[in-house]
Amino acid sequence: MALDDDIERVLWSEEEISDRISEIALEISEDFKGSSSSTPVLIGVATGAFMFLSDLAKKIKFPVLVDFIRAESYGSGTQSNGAPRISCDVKIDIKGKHVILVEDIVDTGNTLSCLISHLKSKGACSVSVCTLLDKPTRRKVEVQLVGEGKFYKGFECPDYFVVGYGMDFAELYRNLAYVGVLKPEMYQ
Ligand SMILES: O=P(O)(O)OC[C@H]1O[C@H](OP(=O)(O)OP(=O)(O)O)[C@H](O)[C@@H]1O
Ligand code: HPA
Ligand SMILES: [Mg+2]
Repeated sequence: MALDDDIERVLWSEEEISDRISEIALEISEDFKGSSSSTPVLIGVATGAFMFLSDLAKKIKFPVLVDFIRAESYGSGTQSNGAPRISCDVKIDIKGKHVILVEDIVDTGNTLSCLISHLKSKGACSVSVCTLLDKPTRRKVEVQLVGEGKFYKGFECPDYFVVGYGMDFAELYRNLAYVGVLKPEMYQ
């Protein structure tokens, strides 16, 4: 059975995502042009951000370090349990470094808040966030950046549980090249 068969509607196509990433990468490249003191670190939030991080990194026009961090709160369902757990930490020493946390989606904000506090406590001199999707209508916790950190976002996401381009439902659909909504029967 084809992966696409379970999708009811495409919200952002592969081409739309790629075009928007080019714009964000340009913005980031401009913003970090002057910060020669240390090489910025892109930290992808595993697993969801793997595809976005990879496409974004290729389009950034300065050297970056790359690492991953893992925080889990959704288990196999569609509701956050509100208490993310850092189950795998960064390998790079980020003390005094500019960090760009790369996310696939910011929903309640619980994951990011937990990660930002953690990276701040490790001595990052700034923490920015770059998320492909932002679902502000669902926010429960305000995202507080560190230092001169900025919030970059690809698209504002309506209040649907979305899949694809890294995002899963019960660990499936991450390998779709676009973002879409599943047929309702798939969520049951
Ligand atoms: O703003 P929040 O409500 O915290 O939700 C956003 C987070 O939830 C998802 O990750 P998840 O914890 O499901 O793990 P995954 O990345 O492995 O899919 C998504 O990738 C974000 O990291
Ligand atoms: O809409 C979503 N889809 C997949 N994972 C998520 N994690 C938070 N929101 C979502
Ligand atoms: Mg995630």
